[in-house]
Amino acid sequence: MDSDVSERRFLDPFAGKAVSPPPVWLMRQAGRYLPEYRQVRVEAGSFLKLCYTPRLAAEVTLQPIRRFGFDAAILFSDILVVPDALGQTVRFEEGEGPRLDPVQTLADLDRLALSKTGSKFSLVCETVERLRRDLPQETALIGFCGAPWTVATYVVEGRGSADQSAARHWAYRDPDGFQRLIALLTDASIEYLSGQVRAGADALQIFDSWAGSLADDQFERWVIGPTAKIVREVRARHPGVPIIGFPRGAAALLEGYIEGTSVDGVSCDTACPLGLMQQTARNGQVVQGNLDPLLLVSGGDALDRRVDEIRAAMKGLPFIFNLGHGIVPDTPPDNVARLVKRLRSTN
Ligand SMILES: Cc1c2[nH]c(c1CCC(=O)O)Cc1[nH]c(c(CCC(=O)O)c1C)Cc1[nH]c(c(CCC(=O)O)c1C)Cc1[nH]c(c(C)c1CCC(=O)O)C2
Repeated sequence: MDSDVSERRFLDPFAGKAVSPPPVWLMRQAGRYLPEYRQVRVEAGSFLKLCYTPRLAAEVTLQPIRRFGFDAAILFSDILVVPDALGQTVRFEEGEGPRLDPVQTLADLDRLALSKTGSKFSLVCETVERLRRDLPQETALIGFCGAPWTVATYVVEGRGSADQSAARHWAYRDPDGFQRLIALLTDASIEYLSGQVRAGADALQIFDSWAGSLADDQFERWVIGPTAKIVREVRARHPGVPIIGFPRGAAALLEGYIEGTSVDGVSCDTACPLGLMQQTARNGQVVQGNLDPLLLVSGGDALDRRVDEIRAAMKGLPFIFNLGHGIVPDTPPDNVARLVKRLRSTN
């Protein structure tokens, strides 16, 4: 692992240092809005092939760093690599999103196994190793996984859904059976994240994109519990590596999430009020967020104004500038350049 991490300003907020201007990276900063990504994507053939080809996955991770000079790169992979590695069939249909053979019974679940994950996880770790070698010294590298609850919604439903009802039903109907699925995803995520840190990741993010669809008692059991376990186990193996949680849509439960999981930072979604972000950061928590990805599509003066507003609200606090959710494909790359320039234009 690289020893000289001191010059990576992305890590400063986690060491209690206020940084001005704040460090910046954007969720989905690698992806289809970049023509050079689309070219590599065609070369790879399938999306999962891209994730499992270290040379190409590293290349698309580096593309936004070359263009925009973000303070952190995020490993190019996907949250659905975990069920794929466990033995579930996962496909990405062009323009339709992910398709998985749904796991809906204990017999389906028994076909998945932690013992199968080795070869695919090691390809992702090889990408991380390459990246730590090829990234600029000052750029931090973020590894990631999906939170067990969010990954489970895809595993059970077999695709993205509006209300995550298949997973929510299973959790009510047969909590013990559903717990087995969550436990398997939790254990796999611990292995996956630990491997990424061993390979050179400087920080980790746990994406819980569907955290907001659960009743509060269910949130406690399926979001907080498993996330707390991942944080505990990864931290025991790799003390000092910051872990950021992204419980999207759960601003009302943010305090309980932070306390219950003991994450080092929280990524706030677009609907999270700036006042709550300030309050959270004043309590010493690192906060990340939360520009609306659609404002990055429309751009112009309105983009500048909102960038200034978020930055001013979080000034002097442990803050990392980001979006409230991922970049969308029709984002003009020039608007991303404009955002970074605006953010860095003054101290
Ligand atoms: C829910 C989720 C997924 N994947 C992810 C989440 C959590 C964050 C979120 O809520 O957006 C996370 C993810 N997916 C991807 C990354 C790579 C790193 C980065 O942020 O730059 C990360 C961190 C690449 C990707 N993952 C995917 C793409 C686009 C596919 C392509 O290039 O063909 C990329 C760049 C595909 C994907 N992957 C997933 C879906 C639903 C889709 C289809 C939707 C879409 O097409 O945008 C599952």
